[in-house]
Amino acid sequence: MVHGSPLSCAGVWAADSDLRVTAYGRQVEELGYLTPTEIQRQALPVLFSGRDCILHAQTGSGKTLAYLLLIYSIINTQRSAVQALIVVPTRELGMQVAKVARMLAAKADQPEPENKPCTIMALLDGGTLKRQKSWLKAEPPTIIVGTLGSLCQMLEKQMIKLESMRVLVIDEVDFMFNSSSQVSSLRKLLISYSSINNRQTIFASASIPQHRRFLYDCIQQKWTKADVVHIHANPVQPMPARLQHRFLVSQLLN
Ligand SMILES: Nc1ncnc2c1ncn2[C@@H]1O[C@H](COP(=O)(O)OP(=O)(O)OP(=O)(O)O)[C@@H](O)[C@H]1O
Repeated sequence: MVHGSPLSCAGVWAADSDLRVTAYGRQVEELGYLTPTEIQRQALPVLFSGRDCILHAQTGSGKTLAYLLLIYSIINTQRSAVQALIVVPTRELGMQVAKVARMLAAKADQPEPENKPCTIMALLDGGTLKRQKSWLKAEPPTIIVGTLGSLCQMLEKQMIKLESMRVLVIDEVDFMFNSSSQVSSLRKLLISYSSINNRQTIFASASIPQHRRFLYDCIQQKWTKADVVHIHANPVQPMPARLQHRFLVSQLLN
């Protein structure tokens, strides 16, 4: 745990000696997260051990909270640098992620008066980015949630520096690799920052059709470290054999 991190170790789910998530922190409970979901139970010990991860679990299973808890356990708000970058495919998803990130930051331990708060910038396509540009000129935010178009624009203008980035998250990675407008920028981003030491990389997706191939590419292309872990929680269960479907046809009589 780095000094100045807004969520203290006691404030997030801790892992016991079996590396199973067992205890729940006050702030996480206050947000209504009383027990970890399956993906969180499996992923948090791996994420907290510092390994790169592919979080593969259905929509709404809690992947966002899993990677945000990692981010809050690592960042040091005393450092004036972008320390976590979350790349999302759409403005809507970006707004949702930024909202949860801000909620967690607001619930964090009250900082000492001299400590700086965690700042979260949403850098999303579809706006003028005027406010973000002035903010970036003044100082870097701690966390950026961005879509590729806006991010690349700011990176090309050198308004963002990612050398101090500790966590890189690519959310809905399957969607981005299948989008002809996003795939080349994503590859470029992944290659550009593969050399940053000390960086943890997380891919999240509800579906990764060829996950073995994807894992191979991650290692070959150095998008992740070689010991990257693929965590697949809640795979779709086959329909129970005894389940029967029936249709009820009702007639409306006037
Ligand atoms: N441990 C938990 N306990 C209760 N609710 C949770 C927990 N973790 C996440 N949630 C809630 O479940 C909902 C879905 O979570 P989240 O957005 O993290 O899922 P996701 O897997 O990232 O979904 P998507 O694939 O759509 O991005 C959110 O409303 C979130 O607040």
